Amino acid sequence: MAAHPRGLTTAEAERRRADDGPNELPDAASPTPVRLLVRQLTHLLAVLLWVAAGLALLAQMPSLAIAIAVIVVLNAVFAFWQEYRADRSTQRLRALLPAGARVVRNGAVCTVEVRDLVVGDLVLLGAGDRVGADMRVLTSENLTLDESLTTGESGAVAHRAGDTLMAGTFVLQGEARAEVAATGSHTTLADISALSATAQRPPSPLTVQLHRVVRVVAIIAAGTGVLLGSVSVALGLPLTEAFLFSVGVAVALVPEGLLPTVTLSLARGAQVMARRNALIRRLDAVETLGATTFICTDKTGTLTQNRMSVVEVVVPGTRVHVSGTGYEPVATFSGAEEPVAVVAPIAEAALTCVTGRVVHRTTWTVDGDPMDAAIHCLALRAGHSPAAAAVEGERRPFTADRMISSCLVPGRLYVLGAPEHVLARCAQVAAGVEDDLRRLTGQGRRVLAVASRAWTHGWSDDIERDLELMGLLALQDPPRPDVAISLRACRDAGIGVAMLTGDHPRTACAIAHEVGLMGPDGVVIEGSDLPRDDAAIAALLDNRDGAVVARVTPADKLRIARALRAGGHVVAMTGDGVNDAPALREADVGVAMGASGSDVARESADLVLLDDNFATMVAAVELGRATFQNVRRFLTFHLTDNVAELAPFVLWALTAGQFPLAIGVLQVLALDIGTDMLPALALGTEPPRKGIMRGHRRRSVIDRAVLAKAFLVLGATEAAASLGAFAVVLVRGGWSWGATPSAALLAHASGTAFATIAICQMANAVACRSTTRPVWRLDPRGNPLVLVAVAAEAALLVVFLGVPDLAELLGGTWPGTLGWGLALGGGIVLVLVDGLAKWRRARLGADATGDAAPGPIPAPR
Ligand SMILES: Nc1ncnc2c1ncn2[C@@H]1O[C@H](COP(=O)(O)OP(=O)(O)OP(=O)(O)O)[C@@H](O)[C@H]1O
Repeated sequence: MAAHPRGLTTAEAERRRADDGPNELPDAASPTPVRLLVRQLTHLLAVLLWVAAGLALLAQMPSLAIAIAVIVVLNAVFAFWQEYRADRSTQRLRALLPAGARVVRNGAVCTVEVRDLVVGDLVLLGAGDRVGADMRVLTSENLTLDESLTTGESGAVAHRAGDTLMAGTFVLQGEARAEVAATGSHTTLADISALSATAQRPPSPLTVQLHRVVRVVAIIAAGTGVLLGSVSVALGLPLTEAFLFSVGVAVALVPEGLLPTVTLSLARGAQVMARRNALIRRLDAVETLGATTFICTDKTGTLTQNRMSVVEVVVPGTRVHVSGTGYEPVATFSGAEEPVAVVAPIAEAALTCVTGRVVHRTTWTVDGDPMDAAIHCLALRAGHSPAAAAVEGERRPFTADRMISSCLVPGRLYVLGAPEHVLARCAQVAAGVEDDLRRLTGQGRRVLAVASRAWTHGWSDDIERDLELMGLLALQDPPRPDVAISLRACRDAGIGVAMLTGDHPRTACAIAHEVGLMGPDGVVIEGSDLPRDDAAIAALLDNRDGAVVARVTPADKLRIARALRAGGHVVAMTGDGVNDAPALREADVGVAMGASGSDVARESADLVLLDDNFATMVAAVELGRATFQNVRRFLTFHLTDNVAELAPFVLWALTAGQFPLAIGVLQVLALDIGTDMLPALALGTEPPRKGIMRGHRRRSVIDRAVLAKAFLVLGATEAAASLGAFAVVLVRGGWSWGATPSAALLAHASGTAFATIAICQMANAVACRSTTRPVWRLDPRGNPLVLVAVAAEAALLVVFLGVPDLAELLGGTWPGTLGWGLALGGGIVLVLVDGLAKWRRARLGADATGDAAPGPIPAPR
């Protein structure tokens, strides 16, 4: 059944959609919530704890066994909840990705969501489009597809009328009309993805890094556990208890909650970004974005508004200025005696070569490319009838390698394109054209040349020569107003920016100056003149005064991304075209345009800018930095605790039991669950700082600064404070070195040590809010969640120590006045030590993370 040229009616399409369901792939086998929860209950560490609980049961200690089991379950539920939420929010973000298909319905072209395609729909395909369902080609022009996603074969595959296109492939070149043959689970893609559902994505660099950290800590913890277990056996502890002891120590020391907390924090970052029109497609790109040190951006639409209009027409010897707002049909032509007579033929000629059209005049709504619409608008202003049917002619669409588009109408060939490429195909060029070209490009105009020749035969490869130049069209595209501020922010942040554009070098240079991308000593180079050597490319572009690469090809972009990365940069690169996909994948963060980009680019990107705006990308970098800092904040917080928890065991082992064990395994677990989790989450919501874009950024989440602060400064202080408080209570109770304290005295002192660590962690939670400001200079309203978390911690502490049965089970009783005084003193000491460390670092100028006064980042307009 051949498709009707008017397409389906809306009613018919709706009926078919109701019958067949939406055009969606059956849900990929993402793990069910139950599966996720089971995974959290059965990972290695959890299994170790289960074994410990089992041993406790065998050793006739049922309350201990239950306590351990409760802790494992609590921990697992918590981790599951975080992972589940992160997963859900990523799914929601994915649903925001624009996915439209151009179809003919009721005789008119319209864009529908891909999920609304139905069998029998008449679809229009162009370069860069994703094929949204299996479809049969009705008519095609130069149609080639990238089928690598479905067949695994790279390279372009040509298709013609009668062929079937598979859902999931991309149009590389050419145009086609096709009829949908199968949708949703009936497509070939559905079979393939059912096969590949088990194949998992490789883990991201951040995940790898964090897993390494957790593994190293786990190995240290296990080692310590074994060592302490052996020591306790040597000291005469029964074997089961010793084993329990070592497993407990090992598990207590491992930061189990770390990975899910990081994931959730990244998901939060991604959500905030989505609200600012920046859509993240891979969670860890949030972190990478924050680490960006070089941005390669294109020009049209990103730095400029993509609202093009023809402002001057030059026909050899005559210049006509065009003024008028938007796509309004009324315009003033000036500069020639009969300007309309000058403009009309060249506008009509150019119009034959392009397909985009003005849809709505006052809102700048276009169907297709805004540049095409500008030409359409010019023709309308020069008298072209809005109702005129499309010219019957054979078109050769624009490609980046030829830089021209052409159209053969009966008796005549028209060519439109980049001036140097059109002029090179002209038989002769009138004097003065080059001067006009120089003048117009110098003003930042995009210039197109229009030429033609008489031709009565059909197409052959070499007919676009011996042309006669009709004239030049100069297009204006105003810069986006908020770009200048964002570029300044990049400069402050030490982020390099280069403009990579297909436009003329002088046009690009003028715009770069206008938006403030380039200073007086900036570099301008054409893609074909780039040095051969990668290191030389990186050195050339890494220019403080900005860089412009004009007449750039997708292959140049790929080389630039590679060269900058080899030069040590973390590169964000924008791309919108069909051939930009490799460069987007090569860059650390590929950025595609949501409004104007092609489907191919979007599917290869890590970040999609829904509003195509450069300022949005810079805002995303700021948010990335903020998220990164928050991850570091709660890492510092988490690791500090571990030192304080480990120290009593080490001291006990080193003194061969002469110094009693200050806290027990269950207390450690209670601290981990009770005190660590909530503040860590709250720290993940710390709002970004005003100065966050100032200064360079470190590249690793865990580095020496984090480790030194957590282990040597805060951790050591906390350990000393709790052990000190423990010793004071013991000594005041009559204990002397080497003696065994009474059970009541030990429980009392242990309760004090426990309270000291918990209170120190409360102070630590507040201290970790900033890397530069001491606690007393932080605005408590800056992050109320931290206060809530601290209050919750305090309440839990009172429960742990105040409920007699629980206190007895954990091994520490209510501290009393002296104990509480010592615990509070510990918290104050931690705040002072933290303040001193920050003051010292500020004096040494070691940290330039810009962690200054809190304040929101201005959202791009
Ligand atoms: N449809 C077309 N027909 C003819 N010539 C075109 C067409 N589109 C673009 N050109 C010419 O090719 C040049 C490069 O255009 P292209 O679209 O590749 O640039 P780009 O890389 O998208 O630019 P930008 O960085 O500004 O987004 C333009 O300056 C113009 O002279």
